[in-house]
Amino acid sequence: MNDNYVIGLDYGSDSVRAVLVNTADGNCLSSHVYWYPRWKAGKYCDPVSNRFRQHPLDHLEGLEQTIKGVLSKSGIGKDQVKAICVDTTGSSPMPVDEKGQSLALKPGFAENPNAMMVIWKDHTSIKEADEINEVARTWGGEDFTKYEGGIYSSEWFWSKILHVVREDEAVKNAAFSWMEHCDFITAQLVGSTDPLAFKRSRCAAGHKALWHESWGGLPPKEFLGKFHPYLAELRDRLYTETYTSDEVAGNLSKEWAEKLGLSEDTIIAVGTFDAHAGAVGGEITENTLIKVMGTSTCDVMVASKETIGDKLISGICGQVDGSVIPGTIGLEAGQSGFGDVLAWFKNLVVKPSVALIQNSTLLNQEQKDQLIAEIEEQIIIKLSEDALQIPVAESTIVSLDWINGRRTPDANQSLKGAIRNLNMGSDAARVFKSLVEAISFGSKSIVERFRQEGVQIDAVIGLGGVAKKSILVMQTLADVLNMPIKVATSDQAPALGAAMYAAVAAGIHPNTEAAIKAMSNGFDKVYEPIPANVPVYEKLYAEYVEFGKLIEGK
Ligand SMILES: Nc1ncnc2c1ncn2[C@@H]1O[C@H](COP(=O)(O)OP(=O)(O)O)[C@@H](O)[C@H]1O
Ligand SMILES: O=C(CO)[C@@H](O)[C@@H](O)COP(=O)(O)O
Repeated sequence: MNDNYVIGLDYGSDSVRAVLVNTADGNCLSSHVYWYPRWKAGKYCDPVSNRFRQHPLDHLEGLEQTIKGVLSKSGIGKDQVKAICVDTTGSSPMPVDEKGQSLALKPGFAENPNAMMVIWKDHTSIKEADEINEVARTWGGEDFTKYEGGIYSSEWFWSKILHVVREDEAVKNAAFSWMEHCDFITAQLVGSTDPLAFKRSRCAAGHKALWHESWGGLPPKEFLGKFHPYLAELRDRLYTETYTSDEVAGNLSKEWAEKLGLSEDTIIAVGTFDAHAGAVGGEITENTLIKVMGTSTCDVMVASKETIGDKLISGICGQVDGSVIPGTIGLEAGQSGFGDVLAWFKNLVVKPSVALIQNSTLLNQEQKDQLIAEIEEQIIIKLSEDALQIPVAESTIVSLDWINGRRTPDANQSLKGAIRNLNMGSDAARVFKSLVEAISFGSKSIVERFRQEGVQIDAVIGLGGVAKKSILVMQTLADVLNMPIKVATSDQAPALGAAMYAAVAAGIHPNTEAAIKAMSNGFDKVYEPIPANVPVYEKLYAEYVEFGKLIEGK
C-alpha cells in the first residue's frame, strides 16, 4: 500500500530527534537521535555566568543525520515523505545576515558565542529583562507584557538581543535580523534567503517576542527605541505577520532535497516550539494540563476564545492565539530547571570521582572510559531506586527548585536554589529525594496559579524524557498534585506533534484536531496518587512555600 509519511523533528536542549510517522494511524516507523557534539563538550558556554550558546553546526549536522537516519531505518520511498515540521527550544534566537544565514557560519564569527544561538536557559540578560519590565509598566503607553503573564523574562527574545548588541559591537553591526531557532531551521529547509519574506512562527513570536495582533504585531519603534536604537531599527527587519504550524512555510529546497534524498515536493510546515508540539503529540484538550518534562518543564494548556475572553492570566509565559491548536488560545507556563536540577546534583556527586578515576593508575584508559560512562549513565537511576526506598513520612529536607531561576509563577530568573534541614543522616539519596520533591512542588505552584486565575484543570498528562524514565518523579508528582497523571506512550511526543502539524500542512488531515485523532499514540501508564502520601506532601509544600518566601525576601 502506498501510505503517506511525515517527519517530525524535535530540537531539544541536548539532542535533536526525528520520527518518521504514518499519517493514517500515527505509527512511528523509525526514529533517530543526534546529540550536539559541541554543546556536549561544553563549548561556548560558561555556566558560572549563566551563558549558554549553541553553534548552528550542531543543529545543521543533526538535521542531516537524523533525517537520513529515519529514512534509512524505515526503507520507504522518497516520494512517500509528504511533509516535515520542525520544533525547537525557545526562546532561542540567533543573529542572521541579509540572506538569513547565521553569523556563526560566517568568517570572523565562527568562534564568537555572541554570534550563536542564545539558548532558552541562557540568563545573561537578567538586567535587560528588568529594564524591559520597568519601562513597559511606566512608559505611559500599552503594557506590552500583558499577554506574557505581565513579566518579561531574560529567557526571551528582546532581552537576549538587547544584551548581545550592547556587549558586542561587531555582532550588532553584522546582525541584519534575528531568528528563533525554529524559524532558522525551517528557513534552511525551504532555502529561504530573505528573512523579511520568510513565514515566522506565531508560537515563538507570541510567547516570547511580545507579538500581538491587537497592537499590529511587534511593539512599536517608540517603545523598542527606549532600550537601544538598534532595537527600533531591527523592528523593520523582523516581521509583522506570523503563522501557525498547520500552515506551509514552503517546499524543501533543491539543495536539501539532494542532501537528504527527498523530493522537492516535500512540504515544510511553519516551525514551532518543542513544548507546544509536545502538547499536540500528547493529545491536548481543554482543561487538561500537559507537562512536557525534560531539562525544564513547559506546562501547556489550551482554552477556547470564549472561555478566555478578555482575561489576562497573570504570572505565566503567555496566552497566544494558535500557539498550540490553531483557533484556540495556547497557554504556557513552566520551570526553568526540572531534569536539570537532578542533572546538577548528578554532576555534583559524580565529578570528583570521575576526576579521581581519570588520574588512577589501577585501570587502563579504555576501562576508565567505560567505568565513567557507566557511572554517568547509572547514577540518577541508582539515586532514584534508593530514594524510592525512603518512606515519604521521613521527608524532612526542604529544597527550592530555582537553581536556574524561576520561570513561573511570576518569572524571576535571579532566584537561586536552596536546601535546608540537613543533618548527619542527609545522604545523597535523601538530598536527591528532596530535589525531586522540590521540582514537584514547583509544578504544584504552577497548577495553583492557573486555578487562582480561573483556569480549570481536570486532568494532567506527562510527556518528555523525565515522564518516560522516572517512576520516582512521576509518583512524587502525582502525590504532590493529588491527581492522576497519564503518560503519553510515545517516547518522542514533541516530534510526533510536529509530525501531526506536518500532516495538516500537507493537506492530509483537514486540521490539527483531526490529525491528533488519526495519529495519536495514546497513553501507556497512569500514576495514581498514594492517599497516605498526600497529607505529608501538603505539609511539606507549605514549608516549601515558606522557605521560598524567605529566600525571595518576601
Ligand atoms: N532516570 C531519570 N530520572 C530523572 N531524570 C532523568 C532521568 N534520565 C534523564 N533525566 C533527565 O532528563 C532530562 C532530559 O530530558 P529530555 O526530555 O530527554 O530532553 P530535552 O530536555 O533535551 O528535551 C535531563 O535533565 C536529565 O537529567
Ligand atoms: O521554554 C520552552 C518553550 O517555550 C522550551 O523550549 C524550553 O523549556 C526547553 O525545553 P526542554 O527542557 O529542552 O524540553
